[in-house]
Amino acid sequence: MTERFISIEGIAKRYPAPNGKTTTIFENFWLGMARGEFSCIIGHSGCGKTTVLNALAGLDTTTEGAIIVDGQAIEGPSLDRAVIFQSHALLPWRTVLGNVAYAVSSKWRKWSREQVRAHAEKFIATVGLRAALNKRPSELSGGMKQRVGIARALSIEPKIMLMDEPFSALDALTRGTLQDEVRRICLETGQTVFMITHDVDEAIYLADRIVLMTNGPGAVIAEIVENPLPKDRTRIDLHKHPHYYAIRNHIIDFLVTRSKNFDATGHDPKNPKVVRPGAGGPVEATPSVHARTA
Ligand SMILES: Nc1ncnc2c1ncn2[C@@H]1O[C@H](COP(=O)(O)OP(=O)(O)OP(=O)(O)O)[C@@H](O)[C@H]1O
Repeated sequence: MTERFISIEGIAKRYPAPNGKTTTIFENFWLGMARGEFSCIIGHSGCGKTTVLNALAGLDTTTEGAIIVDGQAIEGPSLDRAVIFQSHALLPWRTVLGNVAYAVSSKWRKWSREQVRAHAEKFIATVGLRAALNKRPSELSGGMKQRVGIARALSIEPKIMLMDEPFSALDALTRGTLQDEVRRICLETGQTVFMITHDVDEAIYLADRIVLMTNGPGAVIAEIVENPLPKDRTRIDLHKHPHYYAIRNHIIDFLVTRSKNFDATGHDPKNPKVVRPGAGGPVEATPSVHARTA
């Protein structure tokens, strides 16, 4: 059995509501992830995806439950977990090199200037920005800024990469190129990734597993979809794969109907159904590292 690297254990988020009541955004949220796995989470606006991601980042707390990463409970932000947001959050007065070097020197405080620079330059080159090394954010396009954000996140060699709709503000061409780069880099480095997206094709291209969340309030993980497409898939050929329409239709059907009218009969939040859609119809997958045994 593969090692369980991330373990989200029964987390809930509740806020005080008028008249002394409580609003439950989501509850009983259990999820395991293996090292090197790329998971996407999909669900309608407001179901709590960003809240879960922020809790994983240590930027937000949960009302119940715990999150364990590599054997340790999360108690706050850490350079072991890098976050890439939709907006770039770059330091405007620093160059591309300066932005990435700042992150590198925060992680490795004893490194010399030369060591920091060499390390930062390596990751800037990885995202194809070597020529823009000395440019400031105001001189960069949206796609270039997002590349800097990705280089900065990768440069601290995090155990987990957390991405909140990282490509949604980009034009289609840039989005496609960056999806290719992120996929290549994550495969090459064995990066563990948890990503929020509203784009079904993006999820099918990038993710090993796609977590489907019901609508809030009171959202739950309805189902986990295992991606039946081969690891060596390409963005251009995605739609030619025999299982592509099966997985796509399965997710869209969930978003259009089942996310609203989820039938919780027999649903076990600790062991949500794992489904592997295919040309012959969806098949329930065998329990793996992700299934709870307790
Ligand atoms: N401080 C707060 N007080 C009350 N409710 C809040 C607070 N912060 C967030 N919420 C609610 O929590 C819910 C979940 O928010 P979250 O941003 O996690 O959703 P999301 O699924 O990521 O949505 P989107 O896809 O639109 O980004 C929303 O309904 C939001 O209104």
